[in-house]
Amino acid sequence: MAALATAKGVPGWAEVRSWRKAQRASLVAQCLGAGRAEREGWNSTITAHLEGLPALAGPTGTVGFYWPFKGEYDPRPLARLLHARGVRLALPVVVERARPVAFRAWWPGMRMRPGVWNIPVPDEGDWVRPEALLVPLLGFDPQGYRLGYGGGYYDRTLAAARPTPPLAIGVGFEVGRLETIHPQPHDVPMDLIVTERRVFRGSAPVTATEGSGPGSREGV
Ligand SMILES: Nc1nc2c(c(=O)[nH]1)N(C=O)[C@@H](CNc1ccc(C(=O)N[C@@H](CCC(=O)O)C(=O)O)cc1)CN2
Ligand SMILES: Nc1ncnc2c1ncn2[C@@H]1O[C@H](COP(=O)(O)OP(=O)(O)OP(=O)(O)O)[C@@H](O)[C@H]1O
Repeated sequence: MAALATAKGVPGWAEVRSWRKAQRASLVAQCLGAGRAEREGWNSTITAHLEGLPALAGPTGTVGFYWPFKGEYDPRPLARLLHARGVRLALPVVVERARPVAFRAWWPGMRMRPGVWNIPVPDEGDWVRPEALLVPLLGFDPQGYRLGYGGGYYDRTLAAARPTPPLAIGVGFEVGRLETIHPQPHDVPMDLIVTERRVFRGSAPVTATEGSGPGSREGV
């Protein structure tokens, strides 16, 4: 998909913001338009990629995931699998508007309640700090920058966790690949991005169907 036209040089935040708004709408439509069977295929391929990441091998550490919304990758099968491996899981909870999200422990069958946008959140359990975070991507670029739903919650959460932020693993579909999302100072890039096609760090493939290149990183 085309980047924002830059005839006048680097676009300002107002231009970028309205461009992102249009991109979000178009990406949601494209993703839902792909159809359920195709998305399910992408989902299971992404789960297989994630399952193999040493960072999620467990059994120590806490992995933050998310309850899927609209056409997002569904990380619930992965969460059940990691739970069975002894990995602790957590879900984001919007505790205050325009503030970082908090994470609450999740386990299969726990009590949940509807949160913002009716996304289910844990209604019991400890508040925790994940060491790794699955972050939903609506769009992403080769530098690892992401486009989400526009609340800025993940950017704020990763910024607030400095100097020891969790490993940010962006998950999304190849239809979300953009030339650039026109990163702004508040945007925090992902450490890894996983799609149905490959796992990459910036422009460097980690494990790729097209083979591992010089940028390949073993042991991530
Ligand atoms: N599945 C899933 N869970 C998630 C997220 C996500 O992207 N996916 N989030 C990732 O962030 C958080 C919730 N994200 C939210 C993002 C925006 C708004 C919101 O109120 N949006 C306003 C408009 C925002 C604006 O333009 O300023 C609205 O809808 O009116 C609420 C929650 C936590 N849980
Ligand atoms: N660390 C921060 N401190 C204050 N405001 C922030 C911070 N990070 C992001 N924001 C604000 O939040 C909004 C996020 O817009 P942006 O287009 O980056 O959202 P997004 O990354 O797609 O959303 P989300 O993370 O919710 O999926 C912007 O208005 C931005 O200024």
